[in-house]
Amino acid sequence: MNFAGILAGGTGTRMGADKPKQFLTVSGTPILIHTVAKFLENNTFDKIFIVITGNWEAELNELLAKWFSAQQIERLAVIKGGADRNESLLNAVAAAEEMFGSASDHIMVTHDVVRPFLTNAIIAQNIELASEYGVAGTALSAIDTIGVGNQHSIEVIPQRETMYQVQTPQSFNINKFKSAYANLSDAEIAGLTEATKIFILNGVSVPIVRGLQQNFKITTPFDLAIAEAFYSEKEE
Ligand SMILES: C[C@](O)(CO)[C@H](O)COP(=O)(O)O
Repeated sequence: MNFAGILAGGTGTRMGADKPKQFLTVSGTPILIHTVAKFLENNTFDKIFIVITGNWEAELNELLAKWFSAQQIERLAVIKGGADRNESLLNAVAAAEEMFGSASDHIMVTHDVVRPFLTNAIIAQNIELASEYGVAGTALSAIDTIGVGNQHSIEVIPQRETMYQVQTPQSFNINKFKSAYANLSDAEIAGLTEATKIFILNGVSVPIVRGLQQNFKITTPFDLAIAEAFYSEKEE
């Protein structure tokens, strides 16, 4: 079975708004609704889990009821996130197994709720590669040259051809994810900012699904303006 885990628990500090950025509106529609709609378009998902934290569950449910039909809402499950991204991922996996039991071929496609411009092709390739290799990650070849350094100076300029900007979806076989996660030390878990490193730390290479510039993460007021411009261009 295929599941989606939409991570909607961010607090949005870098946006500086009075509510988490996923609740902000772009082109008249909340960002989280744009993203959930993209997943609902895709009939491959047996359940789409929306992972929410804080006191935002009631507002989320209200929005879902306003924007989607009862039939669409039946394909969704709102679940509580954990203290951080890792715990939220684990909660999505646990919810899928609680509802549908465990199986060797369950795939979970995880996605940042604030990347509403993903495409069906990216989702399809994630499922295809994760089914074949156990894991898949969406990534964009670095456009800028990337420097590595400390707070004061850049110490290394790696070859740009080897650099990627990591995006989501990130997808995995649920059983393989659980085994890989169980092998990590507390320090490794604390250093995670995304899901595919869980496999990399276990010595597994992550097949790449080619990302798109448009699949950017709406994080700052500047990103919000770009997203607005992108939608108005599409509507013209
Ligand atoms: C997973 C991710 O989108 C890859 O770029 C990113 O690490 C998420 O970061 P956030 O701070 O949780 O938005």
